Amino acid sequence: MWRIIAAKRKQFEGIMAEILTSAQMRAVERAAIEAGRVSGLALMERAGAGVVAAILETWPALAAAAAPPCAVVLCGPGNNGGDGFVVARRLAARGWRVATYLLGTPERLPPDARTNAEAWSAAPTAHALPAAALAAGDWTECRAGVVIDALYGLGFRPPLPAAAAQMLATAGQIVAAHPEGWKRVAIDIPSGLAADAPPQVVPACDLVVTFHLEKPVHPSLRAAGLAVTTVDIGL
Ligand SMILES: NC(=O)C1=CN([C@@H]2O[C@H](COP(=O)(O)OP(=O)(O)OC[C@H]3O[C@@H](n4cnc5c(N)ncnc54)[C@H](O)[C@@H]3O)[C@@H](O)[C@H]2O)[C@H](O)CC1
Ligand SMILES: [K+]
Repeated sequence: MWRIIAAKRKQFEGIMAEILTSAQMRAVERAAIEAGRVSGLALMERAGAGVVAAILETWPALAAAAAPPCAVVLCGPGNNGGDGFVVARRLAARGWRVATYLLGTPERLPPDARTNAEAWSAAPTAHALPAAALAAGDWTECRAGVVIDALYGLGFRPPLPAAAAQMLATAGQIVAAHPEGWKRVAIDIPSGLAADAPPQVVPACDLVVTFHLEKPVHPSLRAAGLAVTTVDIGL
């Protein structure tokens, strides 16, 4: 009897912790878009909104801070970067001091990401900067904030470009200046890790926000002590 119960529990846990590979995730997104149920742009907006909600739920004090918190958003050349621009726009609309640093050029972004890069740049308080400007940025005045890793997500293939590694290292120095006030957030997957395999190295990160269902990398990140949360984007 106990063996049956144990088997059923394992089956239940397997269903509840369903994992999608990156290819399966893309197929789900593609099917929803091709069926006309949703657009890629709407999925990106929901993803960015979900990241902002996860940040505010995880660190309510950030939203209640006397001085506006800061956000340093590292945007990559694809749709992970596009999510970053959505997050930037939404945090700036809440009064945060936000700057984005794009690895690449707006012209070479995929359509949904470019739309959001342009929407962000048009925001009245936008600081839309190139990656090279990150090292010169002075964030010491800002005692609380988040560094958002929107460099690479599902589309990443190792090795991590040196320029991206440098951006992550510089962002780590911003956090180190005020370790009690600054947090590191990775959109979908910490950049430098492949979605479909256990990580070789677990990067410093305070919150990983993924979408729809976890990918193979996420259980290993949680087992290594990282906080991983999954946002429903209506797929
Ligand atoms: N509708 C959607 O697709 C949604 C996607 N979401 C987010 O999109 C990313 C996946 O975006 P994608 O453009 O496919 O890839 P990445 O942004 O992860 O990568 C960018 C780009 O970088 C290139 N690249 C990959 N590895 C390397 C490398 N080692 N060196 C240099 N360049 C590299 C490659 O060409 C990639 O295209 C997903 O994670 C979500 O964050 C939305 O969340 C939902 C809607
Ligand atoms: K990322």
